[in-house]
Formats: sequence, structure tokens, C-alpha cells
Amino acid sequence: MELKKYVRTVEDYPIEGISFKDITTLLKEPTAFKDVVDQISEYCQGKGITKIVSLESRGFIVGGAVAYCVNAGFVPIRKKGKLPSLVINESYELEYGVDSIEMHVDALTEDDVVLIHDDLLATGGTALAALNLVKQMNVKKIYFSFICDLTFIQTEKKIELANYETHSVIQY
Ligand SMILES: O=P(O)(O)OC[C@H]1O[C@H](OP(=O)(O)OP(=O)(O)O)[C@H](O)[C@@H]1O
Ligand SMILES: Nc1ncnc2[nH]cnc12
Repeated sequence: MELKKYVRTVEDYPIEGISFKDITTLLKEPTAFKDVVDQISEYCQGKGITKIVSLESRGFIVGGAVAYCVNAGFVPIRKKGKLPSLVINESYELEYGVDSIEMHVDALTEDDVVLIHDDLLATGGTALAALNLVKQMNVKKIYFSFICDLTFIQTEKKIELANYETHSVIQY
């Protein structure tokens, strides 16, 4: 299935110069949504993944579905101030701004094998911040998945992320 055709590109959103990949047009198409979830669930097979760690907000949509499909737990990483209990925090830069994300300190244990999932990899700032949070929990192994990878954006952060096994469904 040619999934790229379901992703809408919106120029100059949210700021001038950004070519925004809008996945809502993919998500509303049942067969495309299912295909993305199936491909990422397939990637999880044989890895012993116990937790899907996903990023607010767009990462939650497919991350939650994959957790269900592979019988893994779901761990949300949220924007600053949204999680109610004790958190660890990491600040980061993304393609169009700066932000700060948090995860509950008791979300993961040393026995966990983790898939960090997000909808899109641009500069890698968000994914690297998530990695820095998960690494603090001394989990057994960390994998990554994305729906879209903007491979035309090359950064030092992406070079660091390349040390981890990663699956992206659509590349630009
Ligand atoms: O690789 P990067 O340059 O870090 O960019 C990728 C991040 O940007 C978007 O999130 P955004 O912060 O816009 O939040 P949202 O999911 O709530 O829309 C996207 O969902 C990724 O999390
Ligand atoms: N170009 C882009 N499209 C969609 N989400 C993004 N997050 C960061 N850069 C993005």
C-alpha cells in the first residue's frame, strides 16, 4: 500500500519555511491507519518489547494501538506539567521551537524492553529528549519507530539516534 499519498503536506505551518507533514489525512483512512499499526507491530515481533513509550500528542495515536496489538504496556511522555506524580524532565529543541517533556519516574523498570514511538522524526530533538529520559531508567534495550522520517533533515542528534535500531514507515 502506498501510504505516502495519504499524508498531507501543508506549507508554512506552524511557521514560515516549515513543510508540515499532516498525518490526520492518513489516520482517517481505515486501511492506511491499520497498515501503519500492523507494520510497526510486525517490527516489534521477536524483540520481547514490554513497553511502548509514546510522545504527546501525535505519538499517542499509533503508539497506543501498537501497545494493544503487541500486548505491551503503554507509557506516555507528556509536555511539561501534565503528569500528576513524580517526573523526570528533559528540555529540547525541535524543528519549530523549544519545549520540555516529562515521564513518571516509576513508569519503567530495569526489566523493560522499550519501543519509543512518535509520529514523525524531523531534527531528532524530541526523540533524543525521550531517549535521555528512558536511558535514566536503565532498561534492557531501546528501539525506535516513527510513521514519518524527514531524512532530508540531517543533524548531529540524528547521528546519535542512529546507534539505535529504528523503523520508519514513510521516508521523505
Ligand atoms: O524531530 P523534531 O524536530 O523534534 O520534531 C518532531 C516532533 O515534532 C512534533 O511534535 P510537536 O512538538 O509539534 O507536538 P504534537 O505532537 O503535540 O503536535 C512531532 O509529533 C514530533 O514529536
Ligand atoms: N515538518 C514537520 N511536519 C510535521 N511535524 C513536525 N514536527 C517537526 N517538524 C515537523
